[in-house]
Parts: sequence; structure tokens; C-alpha cells
Amino acid sequence: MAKRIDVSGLNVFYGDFKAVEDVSMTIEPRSVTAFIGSSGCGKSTFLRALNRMHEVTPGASAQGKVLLDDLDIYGPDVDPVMVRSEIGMVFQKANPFPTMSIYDNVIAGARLNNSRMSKSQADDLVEESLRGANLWEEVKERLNKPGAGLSGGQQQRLCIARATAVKPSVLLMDEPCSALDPISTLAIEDLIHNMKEDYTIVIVTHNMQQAARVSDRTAFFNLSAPGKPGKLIEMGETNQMFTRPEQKETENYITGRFG
Ligand SMILES: Nc1ncnc2c1ncn2[C@@H]1O[C@H](COP(=O)(O)OP(=O)(O)OP(=O)(O)O)[C@@H](O)[C@H]1O
Repeated sequence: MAKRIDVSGLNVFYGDFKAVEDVSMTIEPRSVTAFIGSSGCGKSTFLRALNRMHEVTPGASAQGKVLLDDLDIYGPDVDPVMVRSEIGMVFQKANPFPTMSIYDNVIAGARLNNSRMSKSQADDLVEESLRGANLWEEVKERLNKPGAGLSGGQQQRLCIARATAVKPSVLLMDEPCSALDPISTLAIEDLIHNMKEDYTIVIVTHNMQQAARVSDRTAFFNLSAPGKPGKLIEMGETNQMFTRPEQKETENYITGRFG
């Protein structure tokens, strides 16, 4: 299920402004990769270009290559909607459809892909996805209540259930815990840890302890100066990045001397 992402020479623009310059990296399947770096260095922009989500921003464009196993996601005949169902996304602020029930939130994307799904198939998928997101026990008695009635941490796990219900191979998470309290954060971190058996996971985080706790590999991005594009400075095993980074810039950032 999990797939590898290979990026080569990716540049991302907002109009004429180059926000990300010449990034190449491999994101390994069945592992967690963290993106760290100071504010504005292009982590979210780069993340969104991995499933063509930047295309919903007017004027945004990307150049370069992104392969999902063998599929060139920017290929001429490739449908961005298909790309986003293979490479799902979870955002900083949990965004369940507010008036929809918990049940319908989970099944919404999967129904778009398969409108002929039977009631029992849908029931099974809702349960499986909520169990996978470690939310089933908390909501099984109130599946028909609105998603917006859940706590922030529960809403974020609901969004994870919704993203996984379409059976993606990759999950991109953009600061998924930044709006959550420490207990809910730990619940999401545990979940990320368990989910990496089945998915390729990428997480953008400002919290370096979090990157150290949850990720196998870490990529550090930086800007050479304000207004310049963000670049990938270094990527490696998380342990090595936090103890023996190769670049001085990385060391300055992780030891808090910068950014
Ligand atoms: N919709 C947009 N239109 C124009 N410029 C944008 C847009 N979104 C981001 N940018 C610019 O692109 C650059 C990279 O922003 P991005 O949000 O990717 O950085 P980031 O590393 O994720 O920052 P943060 O950690 O603060 O979320 C910044 O200079 C930002 O101002």
C-alpha cells in the first residue's frame, strides 16, 4: 500500500515569486519523514506540491518531477483528483465538514470515488477507518452526531480517518498537532507511529521534539536570506540529524541558535 516518493529538481512559485528552489529527495515508504525549518522557508509549499494541492491556490505553479513509485504525478494525462486520493492530506486545523455527521465525514471522500458502495460496505469502511485513527471507541455510540461536536484532538483524528478511508498510499500532514493540547498531541503521535506500517507519512512540524519522537528521517529547509526561495539544506536519519548534522546551518537551527 505504502509507496515511495522521488522528487527531483522541484521549484514552486506563487506567481513570479519562487518559494521553493531545486529540491530533490526520496521519501521512503512505511516510514515517517519530518520537514523542519524556520517560518517561511517553504515546508508547507513543498508539501502541497507533493500532491498538487498548491494548484488550488491561484497563480501557484511547480516545475520539476515528482514520482509516486513509477507514476509521474505531473504527467500530462494524470488527474490531480486521483493524485490527491493516492496522496492524502491532513491540515494544521482540523477541518471536518461541520454539519455532516461523524459517519458521513469519514465516508465523504470514499463515496465520491465509489458511489455504488452498499450500506454494509460503508459501515465496514467507517468502522475500519475510525479504528485505524484510534477514534472508534470514543464515537461509536454517536456516529450520527455532527463532526463539529468533537474535541479538537478528536476532530483531527476524524480528519485522519476521512483521509485514510479513500485508501491512500501516502499521508501528508501539515503541522497536524499545532492546535492541540499535549494529550491530544501524544494521541496523534502514537497514531502516526502505528500508521507507518501501512503508509508513507510526511509531517511538517515546528516542534523539534516531535520530529525527534515520530520521524525516521528528517529534512531541514532554510532560506539563504529573507525574500529568497527556501531550499533543502540536509536530509538524513533523524537520529543522525539531531546528533551529528553535516551542515553548520542545520546544527545552528536544531540547537536553537537560529530561526
Ligand atoms: N498563497 C500564497 N501566496 C503567495 N505567497 C505565499 C503563499 N503561501 C505561502 N507563500 C510564501 O511562500 C513562502 C513559503 O511559505 P510556506 O508557508 O511554504 O513556508 P513554511 O516553511 O511552511 O512556513 P511556516 O512554518 O510559517 O508555516 C513564504 O515566503 C510565504 O510568504
